[in-house]
Amino acid sequence: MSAVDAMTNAASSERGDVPVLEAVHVTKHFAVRGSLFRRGPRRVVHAVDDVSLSLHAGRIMALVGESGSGKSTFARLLAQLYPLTGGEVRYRGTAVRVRGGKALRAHVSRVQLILQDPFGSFNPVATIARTLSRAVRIHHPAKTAREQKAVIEDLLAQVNLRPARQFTEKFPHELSGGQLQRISIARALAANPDVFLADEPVSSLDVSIRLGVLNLLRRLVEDRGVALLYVTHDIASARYFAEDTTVMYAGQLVEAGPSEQVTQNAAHPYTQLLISSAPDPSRDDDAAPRDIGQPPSLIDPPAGCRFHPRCPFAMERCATQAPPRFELENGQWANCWLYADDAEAAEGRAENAAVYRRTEVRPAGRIVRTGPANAPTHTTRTKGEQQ
Ligand SMILES: Nc1ncnc2c1ncn2[C@@H]1O[C@H](COP(=O)(O)OP(=O)(O)OP(=O)(O)O)[C@@H](O)[C@H]1O
Repeated sequence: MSAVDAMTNAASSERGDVPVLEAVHVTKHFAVRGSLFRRGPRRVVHAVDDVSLSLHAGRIMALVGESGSGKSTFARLLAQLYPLTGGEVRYRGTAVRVRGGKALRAHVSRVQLILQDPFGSFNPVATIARTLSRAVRIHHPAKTAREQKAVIEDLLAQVNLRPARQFTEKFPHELSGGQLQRISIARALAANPDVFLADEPVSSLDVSIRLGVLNLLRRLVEDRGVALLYVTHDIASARYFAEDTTVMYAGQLVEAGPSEQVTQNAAHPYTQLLISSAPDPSRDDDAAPRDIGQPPSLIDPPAGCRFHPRCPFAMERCATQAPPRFELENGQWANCWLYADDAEAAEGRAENAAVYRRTEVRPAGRIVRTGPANAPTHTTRTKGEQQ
């Protein structure tokens, strides 16, 4: 058993439960189009590299990162929509190997994906009743037509769309984005899943209705005990919505821990950058957007720490050696050489603490600066292995 597996298992047994869904060293490389006929080595996009993460019943885990960091690909790997290049997905401790047919149907009914754009995930010429009946027929084939109708009414009630008849005969374009996202959640509920993978579930919605949809998801997690992966680029929403937050950069995880800890005392310079660049209407300098640099090419990612070309605190080793996982306080960890136990790293940490202004992350992306950081305390042990 690797050190990461040992830590994951230790965390689970501390909580006294086996994860409902687990990624263990999951990797996905996409072949670059045309590279089949090129001379030289086959080129691939390193969309997800060696990612391990656990989802637990009744808990929300946020997966945060910039566009292109691999979040959606990772969610789809958990849903088994793509074959893995490496690693394993486990459902209640057992490896899932799905190649279509019955096994895929079983996995899909346990693990439901909710997508960002509800309009894109509905047949525009089918009424809501028709779309929902299809889902109900698949997952409740033994029920009579009358029973299936009752299931549809119950599903709509669960997502607060009452009375059902106001919605069932409508077409997708006749509903608002928020109503349609609720219906896509109802459709996912038809399968009676254990896990929701919500990929940016509110980012295409009006700011005013986002909170309602997030509250609905939270209630479903609490009432039904499902595990939820909340994929988002909005780190501010992670603090209020998710118990735990994991940060992804260029296909790899860089930091994780309780959301309060990760958002209020970010350890990795990338997480700090995400927080500093979150929109803040009260900040004067928001008028002139800062240049925060670009994520690297995932075809040829940087050696060492993938963030080092953008990192103001990069040391020499960051360009050549991938940082291991360093355990910090309160369940937080970071893959960053700043937390190594040596004089150069201590100097880097002191500089980071002086430069990085501690932030108060507020809902709806509001960030309030509250003064210099207390750099996260580091422990001298390196747990886990290189990512
Ligand atoms: N089917 C595919 N074939 C080739 N490359 C892909 C494929 N899907 C994703 N990628 C690449 O994988 C990388 C990660 O993409 P992904 O969509 O997972 O990131 P993301 O963090 O979800 O971004 P966004 O928030 O914009 O959706 C990107 O470089 C993307 O171009």
